[in-house]
Formats: sequence, structure tokens, C-alpha cells
Amino acid sequence: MKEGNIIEPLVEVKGLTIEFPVRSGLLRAVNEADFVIPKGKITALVGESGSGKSTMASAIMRAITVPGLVSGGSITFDGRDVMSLGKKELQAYKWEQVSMVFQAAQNALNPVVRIKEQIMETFLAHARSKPYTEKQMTERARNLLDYVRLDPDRVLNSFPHELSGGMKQRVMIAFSLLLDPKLVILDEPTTALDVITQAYIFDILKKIHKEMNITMLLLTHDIGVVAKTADRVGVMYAGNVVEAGDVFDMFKRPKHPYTAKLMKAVPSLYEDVSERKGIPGSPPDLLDMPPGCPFHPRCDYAHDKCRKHNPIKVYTPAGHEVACHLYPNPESVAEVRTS
Ligand SMILES: Nc1ncnc2c1ncn2[C@@H]1O[C@H](COP(=O)(O)OP(=O)(O)OP(=O)(O)O)[C@@H](O)[C@H]1O
Repeated sequence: MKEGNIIEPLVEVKGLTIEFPVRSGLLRAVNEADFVIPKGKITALVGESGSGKSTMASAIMRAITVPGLVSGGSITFDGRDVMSLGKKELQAYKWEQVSMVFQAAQNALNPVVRIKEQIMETFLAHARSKPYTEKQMTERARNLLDYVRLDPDRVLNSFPHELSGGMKQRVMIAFSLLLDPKLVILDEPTTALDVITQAYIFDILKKIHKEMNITMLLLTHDIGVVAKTADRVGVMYAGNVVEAGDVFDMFKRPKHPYTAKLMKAVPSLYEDVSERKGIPGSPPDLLDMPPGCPFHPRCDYAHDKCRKHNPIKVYTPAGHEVACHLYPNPESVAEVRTS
């Protein structure tokens, strides 16, 4: 999304708040967050552990479970209000509109059931808008396994323990594509895999995105992966999306001081780890948030206003958005871009 391009949203999150009751109070995992996932792009969501990435993604999938509560805001998917979907609509929404590969998803495979039966079960449980014959289901499964560079004959007849971690993760990616969803959410899709397998899986994901024209949301800690894979990136801090924009812009001239530090801090699959510096301090306690901007205790630019008032997000016409007192209006974002 270069300057002047208009973003066509597939998903629009507005003012989303998600809370979990915990022993010491009510924990706000997502705090009035706004976020857009553009159609036909790969969007990455980055941020330190606990910043709310998985919680926001689960809400998009309508997968927040009790006692978690969406206590405010809205989520729109292709123009439809996700929060008000009824039971039947929800069954058709999950898998057919949006699917999710959860963190360490390969562990979700049933160890005592062959992959073929697990795939059939998924089809039968989730195919709502169109019935499939067994022949069609097997054909689709074979094509997708082949697509993720697995041998369909071998994999369909295997039990999960007969496959490596990387193979199981590719099976889970094939699962997520079974019902041809518009959006696939991938939560740390390569955690616990070796570096070569990780790079291989990202290659496959890029191919799927390009050839099947599937919109993707990638949750990751790995900034190098973001640079190589994503078109757009959102940065989460303490439950909020503090900056989002075109990946090239964000890397070249990050606006939010947190984004700038994050870009330098996080070790990557693709870069020399010795070059990386951690971000001093730690994210705030979500049960005891500081007043003002949640990042101010760690920010080199913090001034009085930052300690008192949470900044309001500003949006540039080119689709860059940032919540920081350094940028009081869209023009100020543009000014810094060209200085
Ligand atoms: N079911 C739950 N019950 C209580 N607290 C929860 C629950 N799920 C998430 N949280 C809390 O919400 C906050 C955000 O967690 P979340 O998993 O969304 O962050 P994340 O950015 O995805 O982190 P990671 O990168 O480590 O997965 C954390 O403080 C977490 O402990």
C-alpha cells in the first residue's frame, strides 16, 4: 500500500475491549483497539509477549471463551457485524470465512487418529454452505497437502507421531485452507521449529497467499519475518494498536518510539542476533496501568502530556496510523516522514 493507495478492508476492528477476570482484578487484554486487515494482503501484528495479539485475533475468529468477555467495540468482516452472528451463521463464519492456525497448532492433532480421518471430520463439522462428497473431500485434501509440499499418500495414512514438527505444521496449514476461507490467521506459525523449516514454511505461506489470493493475518515476534512476508504491519502495546502502516514505511521511518525500539530489539530468523538490543524496562502490568500513554515509562521522548493523557490515534490518507503525542495530527506524521 503505497502513498495514495486506498485500503479496502476485509476486517475492521473498532474500539475493541476484551477483559478476563483474574484473581487480582479485571485484566484488560485488549483496550479500545482499532485495527484494519486489508483485503488481499498479508498483515502482520507484532508486539511483545502479552500485548494482546492472540486475544484480538481470537476475537476476530469469535473464539474468546468464558470467562473472557468482549466488553466493548465492534468487529466487521466483509461488511458483516461479527459480534452479532447467530449460532448457524457463526458455524458458517468459522472455517468458511476465517480460519486460524493457533500457536503450537500441531499439538492439536489427535494422536490416535489418522490424518485422513481428521481431515474428513473437519470437513463434516464445518462445511455448511456447500455439501462435499467423500470423493470431493479426499480430492481437496490431497490437493492441499500437495500444495504445502507434502506427499498426500503418505500423510493421509499417517498418525501424527509419524510426521515431523514441520510436516505437522504444514498439515495444520492445509487444514486451515480446507473450506477456502477469505482470511487465514496464523499465530506464531513456526514457533518450536528449526530455522530452515521456519523459512520453508514462510515460503509456502507466501505462495498460498499469492496463488490462492487469501488474506492473511500473521501474529509474530519476529520482525525479520515481517519484513520478508508482510505488506502491512500493526504494532500492539499493552492491548492497543499504537501504530500501523505499509511495511516499507514502517521499517524505513517508524513513527512511534515503541515501534522504533521494537524494530531494533527483536531477534530474527533472518538476521544477525548479535546486532539486536533489548528494549529497556518491561511492558506495564495490565492490572495496574500507568496514567497517560502506557509506553511513557519506557519512552525516551516522554514529556508531561504523555504522563497525563493517552494519545489519540491520527490517520494519514496513505493509511499510516499512530497514537503518540509526537504526532498531534495527520500532517505531523507526514512532516516527520519527509524530514
Ligand atoms: N484466558 C485468559 N485468562 C486470563 N488472562 C488471559 C487469558 N488469555 C490471555 N490473557 C492475558 O491477556 C494478555 C494478552 O495475552 P495475549 O496472549 O493476547 O498476548 P500476545 O501478545 O498474543 O502474547 P504472546 O505473543 O506471548 O502470545 C496477557 O496478559 C495474558 O496473560
